[in-house]
Amino acid sequence: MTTLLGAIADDFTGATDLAGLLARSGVRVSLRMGVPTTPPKDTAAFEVIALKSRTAPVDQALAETQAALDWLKAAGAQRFFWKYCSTFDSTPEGNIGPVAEGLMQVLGTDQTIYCPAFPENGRAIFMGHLFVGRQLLSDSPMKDHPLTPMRQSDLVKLIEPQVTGKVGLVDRLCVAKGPEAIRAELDRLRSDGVAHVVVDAVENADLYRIAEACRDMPLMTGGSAIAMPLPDLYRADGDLPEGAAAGAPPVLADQSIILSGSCSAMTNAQVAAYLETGAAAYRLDPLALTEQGADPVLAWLADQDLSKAPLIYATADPDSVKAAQAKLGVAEAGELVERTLSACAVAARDAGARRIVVAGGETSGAVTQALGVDQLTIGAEIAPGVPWCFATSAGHDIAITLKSGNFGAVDFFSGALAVLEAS
Ligand SMILES: Nc1ncnc2c1ncn2[C@@H]1O[C@H](COP(=O)(O)OP(=O)(O)OP(=O)(O)O)[C@@H](O)[C@H]1O
Ligand SMILES: O=C(O)[C@@H](O)C(=O)CO
Repeated sequence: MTTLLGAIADDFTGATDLAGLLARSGVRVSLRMGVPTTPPKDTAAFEVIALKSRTAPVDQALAETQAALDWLKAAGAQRFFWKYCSTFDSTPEGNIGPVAEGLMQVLGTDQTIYCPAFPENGRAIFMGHLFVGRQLLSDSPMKDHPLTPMRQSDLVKLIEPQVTGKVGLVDRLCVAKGPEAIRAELDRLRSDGVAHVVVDAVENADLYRIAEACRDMPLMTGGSAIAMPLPDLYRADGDLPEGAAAGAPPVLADQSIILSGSCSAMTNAQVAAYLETGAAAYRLDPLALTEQGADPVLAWLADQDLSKAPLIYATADPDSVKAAQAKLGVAEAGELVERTLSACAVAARDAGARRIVVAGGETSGAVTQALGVDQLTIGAEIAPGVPWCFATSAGHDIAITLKSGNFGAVDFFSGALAVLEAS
């Protein structure tokens, strides 16, 4: 099927977030992990390519995005979406602005919008300032992010050093007036030479107004939520082809495994809640892993009843993480945990696990790679921005969900498995 919308995401969990929100409308959404090495075949109307470019050097991010764009164009896409984090994770060099500007240049367009708002997850933009819940971005825990500390909340000021073109704002007062007013303001800004436009949004109704005004732009950029209304808008325009609907999910055995490598506050709470259910669980200690390797956890896993969804986790509080990092180095501690969780994923699959829950963006990248998963079809949403996905791994149909560190409710792990039961 010819692709209507070609989307590129700067990390894996962000890509499933976007794919899940597009799939809410009932359309089939296909997600590729990395730029496919073969030409487009059996494509969906909505194609998402997941990159790992959020903190890559700018040149590398640009080259990977260009390759993704070429593939999506070959799939027939004429409208494109650049997905980044709802907390605008970036450095003064990029990569949000340079990639957006690079895409605009190749697509020959002189204006795009920036809207990372995701009201259902507490991300709102007002007068150009990004809020996380009731806090400004720069007062939120994102101020201490190890790779992309966010110390500025004004999106115009964040974008300016990242791009060469002029940056402007369509504020909430205008957005509240509706799509016509938004279009008129974008046109006025365009006549002033403004190429990069931050658009305020504090609730879902704002997102619908903005998407309606901007749905025909060659390039839109944002978090996942601003793309959510697009399938229904295309449907109303008569652009959605026959057969664009999602198929029935595969029926899978209930053997499950939960793997958590995220150390965010929310994942810590989710692990604690799952432990309280009395489920079997194994805690990975990075220091013990350097001495004993993965054999002890693999031996433990081999004894588990996978129909009871055991949990293997490295999730730890900030002090324990810092202690491990001080002894092993940040990168080495992370890689050790990722390698071990990946080995557990493969062993669990080989032992019959067909439902795999993964927490953490980097962890998700490592686990999907180890499972040889390169294409996913999107299924039911567990929590805003976290869908179940279906794929094949070593010839087996599997369901896998990739949870962003900060997403999901406290009972996410039990809830995820319950959603699959119900679908
Ligand atoms: N106990 C630990 N000590 C040190 N490093 C750890 C520990 N547990 C996990 N890690 C590493 O911390 C990193 C966590 O990153 P990951 O992206 O998976 O989670 P996250 O940052 O919470 O998720 P997201 O990117 O979706 O917000 C991984 O590299 C993981 O291997
Ligand atoms: O937009 C978000 O917050 C998430 O999809 C994400 O990008 C997590 O890394």
